[in-house]
Amino acid sequence: MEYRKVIIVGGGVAGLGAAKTLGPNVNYLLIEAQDYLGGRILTIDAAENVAVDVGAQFIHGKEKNILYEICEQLNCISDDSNNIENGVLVILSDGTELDSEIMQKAKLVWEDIIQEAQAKFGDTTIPAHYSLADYLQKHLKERLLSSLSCSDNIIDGLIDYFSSIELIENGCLSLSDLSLIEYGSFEYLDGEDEYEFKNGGYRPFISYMKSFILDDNRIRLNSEVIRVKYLEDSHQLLVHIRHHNKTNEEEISTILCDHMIWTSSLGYLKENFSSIFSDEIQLIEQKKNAINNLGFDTINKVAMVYEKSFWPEENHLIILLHTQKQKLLTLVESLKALLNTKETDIQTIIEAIHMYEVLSSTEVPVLICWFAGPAALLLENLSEKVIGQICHEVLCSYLNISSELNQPKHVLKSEWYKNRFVRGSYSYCSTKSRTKDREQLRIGYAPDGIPRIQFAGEATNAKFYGTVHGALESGIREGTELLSIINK
Ligand SMILES: Cc1cc2nc3c(=O)[nH]c(=O)nc-3n(C[C@H](O)[C@H](O)[C@H](O)COP(=O)(O)OP(=O)(O)OC[C@H]3O[C@@H](n4cnc5c(N)ncnc54)[C@H](O)[C@@H]3O)c2cc1C
Repeated sequence: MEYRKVIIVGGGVAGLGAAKTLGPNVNYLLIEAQDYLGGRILTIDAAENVAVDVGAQFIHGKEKNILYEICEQLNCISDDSNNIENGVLVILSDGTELDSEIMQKAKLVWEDIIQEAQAKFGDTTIPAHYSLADYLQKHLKERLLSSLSCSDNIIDGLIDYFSSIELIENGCLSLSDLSLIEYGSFEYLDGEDEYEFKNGGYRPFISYMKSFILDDNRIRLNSEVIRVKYLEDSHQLLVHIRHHNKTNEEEISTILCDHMIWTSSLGYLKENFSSIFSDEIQLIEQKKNAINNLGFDTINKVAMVYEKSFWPEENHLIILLHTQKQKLLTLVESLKALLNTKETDIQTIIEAIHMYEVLSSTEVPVLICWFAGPAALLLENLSEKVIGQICHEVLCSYLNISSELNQPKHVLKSEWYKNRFVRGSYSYCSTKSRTKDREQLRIGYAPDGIPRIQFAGEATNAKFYGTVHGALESGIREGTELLSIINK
């Protein structure tokens, strides 16, 4: 039977970080269920010279950010990143522009409230079930009303917009799922909040990480680890692998190893953990609460590639505030006739459209819409043509220009929930979870006193969960620990 000292499960950034750390002298095999390396980092060519990151897109923070350091060396970070605050256009339902001063003030109010919510981290006087939504409901509207002199409709539109950004940032289905006490557990690194990439997106970073795996025999793609059993006699792990080949035929193989670093997403663990480790009752007991309690839902993106831009040149972000219910209803009516799609689906999607981001990394005009909440799941069942058309028509209607002249040339959408090796976007602290759940998820399984199965991946990082740098750090962390065990 094939033998390896170490098996790394998952070729996302955590798995690649672990492989780089173990280095060429350790006999490891990296097993990846899909046909590419990168996992939730996936760069797709939407058109010629247009690379779109359908998963992770930004680098969050600079100081002490190992991801930033690598990408800076690779010279793949865009110089425009610092301009992220400029060129924002905010349009209301009647097509008028919101005064930028009002938007600035609203943003300051929002940021203050968010900081106050973050400061509640660990406050044991707050009931455990209290969510960010509870906190916002109590404070946000009142504070916006007292700081801004504008109509109730605009205030409601602003609340909708800020809430949707928060849903996207946290990857949760509803802000009622987001724990208030744990909300401040995520640590922001100094520097800009979001650094963008040059054209090519995350691709150079993934190539760089892969370059440390010198030998292709150390990577097995299209191979899913389906069962792991600890053998008491030999202190080894018996690993069952299902290989998917192009003809859709399945083949099962087994490998023995001494150690394993497991890096799959929390979404995958929620669905498969108890069957993969069904022989390891102790391990299941150790982790089942953490896996159940931590949150993992879906966000998705739609990218639209155009022949030429039709939005104001100087704007890189167009925000829509849905200030008139009637406008939404009219849009739903006209799209229903055009698209032959369920009215309620169209409405859910339109209500979730709050911004169009101009992709700065390419000369070709590309708009990106981010979706969270129920709309993110719903769009996975719509065709690219339909979802692209909805996004396009809504923008044209708000800009008050003809939608026919400037149809998108290509539309691309992500489907992170349908991907059964991921099942969502990234982890968050739900009202059922506590920070210690991440520690519980991380802790290694040591049936003979020596850690045999270690756990990495973004969800195991208590400070930087939900990010690429958090995932990378977790892989390096487990790789380093394993090296010290092997070298003892
Ligand atoms: C839409 C979206 C936008 C995002 N935006 C950002 C952003 O702008 N900035 C940021 O920092 N982060 C962002 N993230 C989060 C970031 O992408 C993730 O935190 C990070 O990539 C997770 O890496 P990972 O290695 O932990 O997990 P993954 O990337 O999920 O890697 C795990 C790998 O394991 C494989 N696998 C699973 N089960 C098995 C098995 N049984 N056998 C073999 N292989 C298996 C999977 O196929 C996968 O490739 C975003 C994510 C999404 C989905």
